[in-house]
Amino acid sequence: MALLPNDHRVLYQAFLDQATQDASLTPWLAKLPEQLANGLDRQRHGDLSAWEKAVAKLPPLPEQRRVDLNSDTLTVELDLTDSQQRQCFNLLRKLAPWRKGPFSLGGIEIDTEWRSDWKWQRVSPHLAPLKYRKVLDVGGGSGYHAWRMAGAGAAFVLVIDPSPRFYWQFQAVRHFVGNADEGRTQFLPVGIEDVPENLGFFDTVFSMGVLYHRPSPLEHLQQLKGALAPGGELVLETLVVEGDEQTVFVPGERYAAMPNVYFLPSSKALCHWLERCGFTNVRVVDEAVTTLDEQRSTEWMTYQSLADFLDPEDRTRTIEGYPAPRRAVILANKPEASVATA
Ligand SMILES: Nc1ncnc2c1ncn2[C@@H]1O[C@H](C[S@+](CC[C@H]([NH3+])C(=O)[O-])CC(=O)[O-])[C@@H](O)[C@H]1O
Repeated sequence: MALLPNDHRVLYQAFLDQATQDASLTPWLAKLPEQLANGLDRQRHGDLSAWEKAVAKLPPLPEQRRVDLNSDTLTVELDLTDSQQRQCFNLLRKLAPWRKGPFSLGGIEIDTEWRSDWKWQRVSPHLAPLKYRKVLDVGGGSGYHAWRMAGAGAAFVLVIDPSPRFYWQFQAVRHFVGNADEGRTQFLPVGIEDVPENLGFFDTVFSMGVLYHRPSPLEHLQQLKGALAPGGELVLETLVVEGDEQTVFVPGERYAAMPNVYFLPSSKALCHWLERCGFTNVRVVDEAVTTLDEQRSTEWMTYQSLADFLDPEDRTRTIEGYPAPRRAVILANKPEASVATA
């Protein structure tokens, strides 16, 4: 603790306040200071101090506000003067591209690249109720889904995502949300590899949009299982292909222009993997092709998006000639008494 710079100390303390009573977190707490120092290392992340400054410059906001974490557009209503609103708009723009949302913050409408609310609509009806649960959102992006989880009554929601831009987007939204969630939503700028093995702490673990980026998908599933408490629920959302239990597709250097895409199983194959990893009660609750309305360029994400990554002559193919993005949502449980697996 003594070596922590001030801002890391605040982060660490927030985490500690929520979770310190549970001995299963002790191995993580010991490593956390160093992980945070790496995650927010100004030398390594070029734009980090610009993002940090933008968030620090957001003006103090009136206490009186109406926060709705349960609406599709995550909304904070408050009275801002025109000049305050302009100032906030310009500072929030400095954190662009905004990929995951949408948000409405003091009348500023952040129309993000993704309609993340649509994913939430596909996922949320199937979940074990989040009320009072401790939740981990692995690769949670800007934190949009985490706020929705807090809105659904979770006791503690932890986002881990190594992207410092997403970390500062989360802190910007936190500035508007204030204490409306009673501090139940937290973000650590670390990756899944930084979570100590077999924590056995979280009641629900989400991994959405992450598995296909992992070169060792079974190891990822084991890591997620290790983070879950016995009986806990895994929510896995990832790119899939059509096919049977043995179908797995590994693209070349790029898939829909994305680098670092490795394994795209069929949803049946993914269920098989989950069972091999010792999960029970494995079930596919949704499978759908991603539409051009769900992922698109906006004023807040002006770069190319899905429409540019599909074959203009045949929208069922990517520009590389592969099947267009299709995503499945799969739920599974960690057994009450954990079964040893290979
Ligand atoms: N090692 C890692 N550990 C954890 N996260 C990582 C790692 N590497 C990258 N990420 C993060 O994983 C996220 C994947 S996006 C899904 C966002 C959200 N969940 C969504 O479902 O919309 C993909 C998509 O757009 O589908 C990014 O935020 C990365 O920074």
